[in-house]
Amino acid sequence: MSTTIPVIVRVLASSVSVAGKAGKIVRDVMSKGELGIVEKGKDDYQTEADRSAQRCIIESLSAQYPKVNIIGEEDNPDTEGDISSEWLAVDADKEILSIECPSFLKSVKEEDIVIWVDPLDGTSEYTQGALMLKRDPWERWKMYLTHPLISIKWYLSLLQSDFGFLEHVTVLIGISVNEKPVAGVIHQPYFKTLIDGEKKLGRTIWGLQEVGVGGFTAAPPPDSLVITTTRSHSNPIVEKALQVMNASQILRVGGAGYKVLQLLEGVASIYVFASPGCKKWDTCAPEAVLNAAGGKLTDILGNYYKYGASEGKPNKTGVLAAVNGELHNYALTRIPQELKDKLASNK
Ligand SMILES: Nc1ncnc2c1ncn2[C@@H]1O[C@H](COP(=O)(O)O)[C@@H](O)[C@H]1OP(=O)(O)O
Ligand SMILES: [Mg+2]
Ligand SMILES: [Mg+2]
Ligand SMILES: [Mg+2]
Repeated sequence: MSTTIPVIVRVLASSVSVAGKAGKIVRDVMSKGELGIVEKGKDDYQTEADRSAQRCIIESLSAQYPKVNIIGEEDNPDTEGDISSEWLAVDADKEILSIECPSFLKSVKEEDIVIWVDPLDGTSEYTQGALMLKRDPWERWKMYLTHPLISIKWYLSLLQSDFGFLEHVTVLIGISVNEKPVAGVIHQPYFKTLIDGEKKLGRTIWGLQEVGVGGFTAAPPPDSLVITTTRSHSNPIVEKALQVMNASQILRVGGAGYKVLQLLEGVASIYVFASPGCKKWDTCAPEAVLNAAGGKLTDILGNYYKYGASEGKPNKTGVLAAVNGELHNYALTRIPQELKDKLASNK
């Protein structure tokens, strides 16, 4: 690979390739049907797909960029032994390699880069999606009875949906320089497209500051105010922040990556989550892609998160994102000071 291509562009091109590979791992674990669910904390789970996809991403990127600081969500991905060579991605997306690098990023060195990896965003929705792949109703019912995460209400709604909540699942790779997210990849393993009548699963969305976004068709925000928010981590403060928005519709979906995709595709205009819970790997890639598309992501107080390697991992003061600065400001001014103070006291 030519070394005349700036390192930030090469890292983005490699991240686009490896995200696709990680997405395949996520689908393969699901098809095998053994999710290997581990409980990390309250409403906080990990599966074999989270562990394997993280190994694939981190080992592939660190083999190519040994000086880049890479931080992944999962603490103990099974690090015993060599990973399958099938999982090592050393290629780079050709289209990205041909991008003209913005001048302020041309001289960035490997050691200036911090990458935040969420190998599977929307784990809750992923484990619930597993039910949809059980074709036999009795098998499905048995799985529901032993499933730690599904209430009867969600079981019934799952049965009525086409693909469960698997579309909410994303693989996130966020690339930061000087504490700011400058590039990012959001891969959606279960996005369905028909190409010449043939079904294809998976798509990869990317963004680079001052260059723009790719991998999807951008659309303007909806005419009325549509808010997107959590479906699995709500609480009374989260609900209060939604009530004050005066929205015409509230969409409750999984994952930070998927919610930002909804903003980019004109499904929703603001993403509100007035609670701790998300971490740096949840927001780094979505923030980078949203920024590159002209949007804005901050905490509920309107402050940007910092993505340096020594920063604390939790996003203690929530998430507020919008397709443009005007809508972001609208949401920010509607949130009562009392609620902002409550979240700030988590700091
Ligand atoms: N209370 C929480 N505990 C663990 N992870 C959380 C929590 N709240 C949010 N997250 C992470 O942020 C993502 C977006 O939140 P939500 O879907 O609730 O809007 C979740 O998919 C999850 O990422 P992950 O699935 O990677 O663990
Ligand atoms: Mg998690
Ligand atoms: Mg996540
Ligand atoms: Mg995750």
